[in-house]
Amino acid sequence: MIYPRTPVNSRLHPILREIVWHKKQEVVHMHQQMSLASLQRQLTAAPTVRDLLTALQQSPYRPSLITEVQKASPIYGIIRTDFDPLAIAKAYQHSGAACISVVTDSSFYHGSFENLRTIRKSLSLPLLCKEFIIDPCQIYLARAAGADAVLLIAAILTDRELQDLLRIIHYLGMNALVEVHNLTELDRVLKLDDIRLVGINNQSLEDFTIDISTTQRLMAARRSQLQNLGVVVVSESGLYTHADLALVADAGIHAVLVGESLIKEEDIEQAVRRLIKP
Ligand SMILES: O=C(O)c1ccccc1NCC(=O)[C@H](O)[C@H](O)COP(=O)(O)O
Repeated sequence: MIYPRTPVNSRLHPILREIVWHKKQEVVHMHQQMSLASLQRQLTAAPTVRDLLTALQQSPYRPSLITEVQKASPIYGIIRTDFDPLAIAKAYQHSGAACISVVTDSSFYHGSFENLRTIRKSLSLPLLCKEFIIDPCQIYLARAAGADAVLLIAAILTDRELQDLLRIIHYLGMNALVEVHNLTELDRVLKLDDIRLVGINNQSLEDFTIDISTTQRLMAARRSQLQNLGVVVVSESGLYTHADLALVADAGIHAVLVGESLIKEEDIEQAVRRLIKP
């Protein structure tokens, strides 16, 4: 049975609505190809889950760093032509990243679950599967490929869907990075049971503009509530320099997620060190 869901918010950018529409077709196809039971069976052979939340909390750097393996995006096009996902992930691990985010969407971001599997085989850091999750079968697929955490995007899921998917993720021993873009979404997410890790994405899903003051605004409004609940907060997108990291750290976040600015660099290890050390 396909997971029930409501229509996608019409204020979202047409590209995002197209991505979600496409994702629904992928999920339908996946359900035709394999049963949930067979996917669940694959989990028995999956590598043990690594604790992404603890890795973020125990990193020697503040904010701790999630780096992203991403070849392309619908906005930037191809970010790096000589894209070697494993070499990039190794450079991240050697230079101080606490965790690695691997984009798996193939149609719009040129990612793959194969990249996730390959990176998992060679690296010890916890891995986040960066995907447009709308159905439990994608979570099982991510876990089978070695993911330790998955992204849930509040803008494309109802409260009920968020809660159900979160329960499945926690049941599997994984973490969920629950991503919000505005205060309305943050308030929805703060009402979920057992919310542990929240991402504030500085890139609007309505027009794709980036504004890192989004993190500052949302933290100013809900910092004490987030603290009281013990939620770990990640600031995502549009972070380029150590000064940018210091700005969002001052707002009270624990970690940052950085992609494009590092992927583009000739010497990725050096770029990571520049970013995390003053
Ligand atoms: O967050 C999403 O909506 C998303 C889901 C799946 C693949 C990519 C996605 N968005 C891209 C990003 O959010 C950024 O790549 C990430 O936050 C890093 O930002 P940047 O450093 O600006 O590349």
